[in-house]
Amino acid sequence: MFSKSAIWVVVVLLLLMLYKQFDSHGVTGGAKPIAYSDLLDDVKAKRIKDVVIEGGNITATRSDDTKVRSTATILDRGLIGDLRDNGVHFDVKPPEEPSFLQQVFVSWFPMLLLIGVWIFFMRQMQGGGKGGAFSFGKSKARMMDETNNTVTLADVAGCDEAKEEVAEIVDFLKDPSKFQKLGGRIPRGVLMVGPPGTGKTLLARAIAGEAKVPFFSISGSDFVEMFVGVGASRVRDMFENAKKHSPCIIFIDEIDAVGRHRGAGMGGGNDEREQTLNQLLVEMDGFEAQSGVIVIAATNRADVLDKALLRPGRFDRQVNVGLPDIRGREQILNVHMRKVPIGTDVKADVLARGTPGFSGADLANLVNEAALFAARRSKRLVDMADFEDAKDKIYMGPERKSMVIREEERRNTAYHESGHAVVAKLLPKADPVHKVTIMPRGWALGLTWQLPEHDNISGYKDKMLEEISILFGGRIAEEIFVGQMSTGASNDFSRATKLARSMVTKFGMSDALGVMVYEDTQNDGFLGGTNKTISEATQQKVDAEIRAILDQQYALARNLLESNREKVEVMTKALLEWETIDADQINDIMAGLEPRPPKAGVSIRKQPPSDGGTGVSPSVTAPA
Ligand SMILES: Nc1ncnc2c1ncn2[C@@H]1O[C@H](COP(=O)(O)OP(=O)(O)OP(=O)(O)O)[C@@H](O)[C@H]1O
Ligand SMILES: [Zn+2]
Repeated sequence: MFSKSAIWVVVVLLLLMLYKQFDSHGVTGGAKPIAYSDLLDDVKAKRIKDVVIEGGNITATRSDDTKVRSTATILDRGLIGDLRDNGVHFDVKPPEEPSFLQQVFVSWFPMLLLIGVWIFFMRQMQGGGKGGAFSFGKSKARMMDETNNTVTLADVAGCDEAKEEVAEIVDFLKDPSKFQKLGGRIPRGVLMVGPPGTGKTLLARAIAGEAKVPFFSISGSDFVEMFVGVGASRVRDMFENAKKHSPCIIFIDEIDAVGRHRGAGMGGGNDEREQTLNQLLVEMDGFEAQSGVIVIAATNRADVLDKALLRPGRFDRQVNVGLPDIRGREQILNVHMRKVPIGTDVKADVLARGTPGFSGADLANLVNEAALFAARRSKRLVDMADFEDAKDKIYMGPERKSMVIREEERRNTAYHESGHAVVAKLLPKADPVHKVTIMPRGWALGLTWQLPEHDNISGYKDKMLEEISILFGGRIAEEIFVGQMSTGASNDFSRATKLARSMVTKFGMSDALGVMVYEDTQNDGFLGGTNKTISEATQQKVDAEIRAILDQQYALARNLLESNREKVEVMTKALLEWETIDADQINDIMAGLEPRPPKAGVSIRKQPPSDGGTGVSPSVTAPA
C-alpha cells in the first residue's frame, strides 16, 4: 500500500511544479516577446514609459500601454544609462525564488525516487508481499502440526536400516522427559544423505508423524537472500519459533545451499551465506540438547558440507538413505499400490526386477503413470499392461504410434530384434529375455529387453562375452535374412566394443594381457587425453586383443543364428503380426512351437501386453 501512496505523492508534486512553472510565465504572460535590439530602439525612440527588470527578464510598458518583454544582458552596461537618458521609469527586482514547496521537492525528489524503487524491489522479492516490506527476517519455514501430518514410518519403505536408525529419535520425541531423567544424550542434529527422491523428506515427516510432534520444514535455499543478514535472522526466527512448539522437528532440505564449506565459491566467499551458516551453528550450539528440538537436514552430497556442521553436538548423526535394492523397490511399489485399485495380474516383484536404478520417487511416479494409463482406457483397475506401458514410457519416452514406418524398415527391425533375442535365449549365462518389441518408442525403432534375476552388481567374464554376442545378434540377423545392413546397429556395435575394451583394459579379463590394469581411469582424458602409461607396443597388443574378443563373439553369434534360422523366422513373423511378444511366446518359439496368441485385452490396444520387465540394458535399435 505504501508504494501506491508514494506514487501519488510524486504525481501530485510533479503537477504542482508544472503548475508553478506555467504560473510564473503567467506573470509576464501578456507581454509580447521582442528582440533586445528592438527594445533598445523603442527606448531611444521614447516609446517606453516603464521598465521592470527581474533577474534576466525585462518587461517593458510602452506609451500605448502594450507590454513587451525581452532578455537583458549583463554585457550591456549602457542599458541603465539609456533608460535614464530617455526618461524611462524603471525598477529592478531580485529574481524570483522558487517556492518553499518547490525547493523541498526539488531537493528530495531523487531521494524519494530511490526509496520508491527500493520498496518496489523489496515487494517484488517477497513474491507479491503479503508480509509487506518489513518481514524479511522472518523465517519462511512452513509448519505442519501434528494433527495434519498423517505420514508414518509404514509409508516409508525399502530403507530399513535408515528406519531403524531413526526409531530412537521417535522414542525421544514421544517422551522427552523419560530421556531427560536418565540424562541420555540425544542427537540434536541428524543429517540424511542420499540421492534425490529416495525419501529423505518423507522419512523426516514420518518421524514427526510417528511421534506426533510439529514439523517445520524449510529449504536451505530459502535462507540464501540477496541481503546480508537476512538469512541469519531467518535462522534465528525459525529456532525461536520451534522452541515455542517443542518437542518438534525442524527439517532443512538441501542444506548444502547454506552449509557448503566456507570460503568456497566465487571471490573467496559469500558473506551472506557464511553469516547464515554461522548463525545456524550458533543456534545449534545454543539450544539445550534437552529442549526437545531436533534438527534434521537432508543433502545429496555430504562431502561438500562445512566440517563445522558435522562436529559433535551439531549434525553428528548421519543416516544414509540410498537407492532401493530389488526388495526395497518391491516394498515401495506395494506402499504406493495401496493407493490405487490394482488388478490381480499385477506383480510388484516383477516390476521391481525391471526397474533397477529407480528411486522411491520414480516408483511413485510409475504407479501414478500406470493409473493414468488405466484411466485413459476407462478401466476400473490398473493392470499389468498399464504398468508395462508406464514403465516403457518412463524409460524410453512415449510410443510413437503416429510414426510412419515403411514396411521394409519394420521387417528389418523385426529381424534385428529377433536376432538379439534368439542369441540371448541360446546362451546359457544371459539374462532371460522378457520382451521383444518393434513398437517405435522415443528414439528407438525396436528393442529387446532382458530381465536380470538380481541387480547386476558385478560382471562376470562369461556373461560379458555373451553380452557381446547378443549385441552382435541384431546385425547378423539383418545380414543373413535381409541381405543388407542398416545403420540401426551402430549403437550395438559401439556398446560391444566398449565392453570388450573394458574387459581387456580395466577388468584384466584378457588371457593374453593378464590382469594388469592398462587404463588409469582417474586420469582418463585429462591433460591431452593420451595415456602415457601404455607403450606403443602394448597399445597394439590391447587393440589386437579387443579385436580377437569381438571376432570370436561375432563368430559365435553368427553360428547360433545360422543353425537356428527357422526360430528367427518364426519370431520375426510373430513380431510383424503382434509388434510385441512376451516371455511365454518367446519360450514357445524357442521350443519349436507355434507361439500362443497374445493375452487378452490386447487386440483392442493392438500392442500385446507382457509380464516382463526391463533389463538393465535393453538392446535398442535406433533409427538410421
Ligand atoms: N522409501 C520410500 N518409500 C515410499 N515412498 C517413497 C520413498 N522414497 C520416495 N518415495 C516417494 O517419492 C516422493 C518424493 O520423495 P522425497 O521428497 O521424500 O525424496 P527426497 O529424498 O527428499 O528427495 P530430494 O532429495 O529431491 O528432496 C515421496 O513423497 C514418496 O511418494
Ligand atoms: Zn540392436
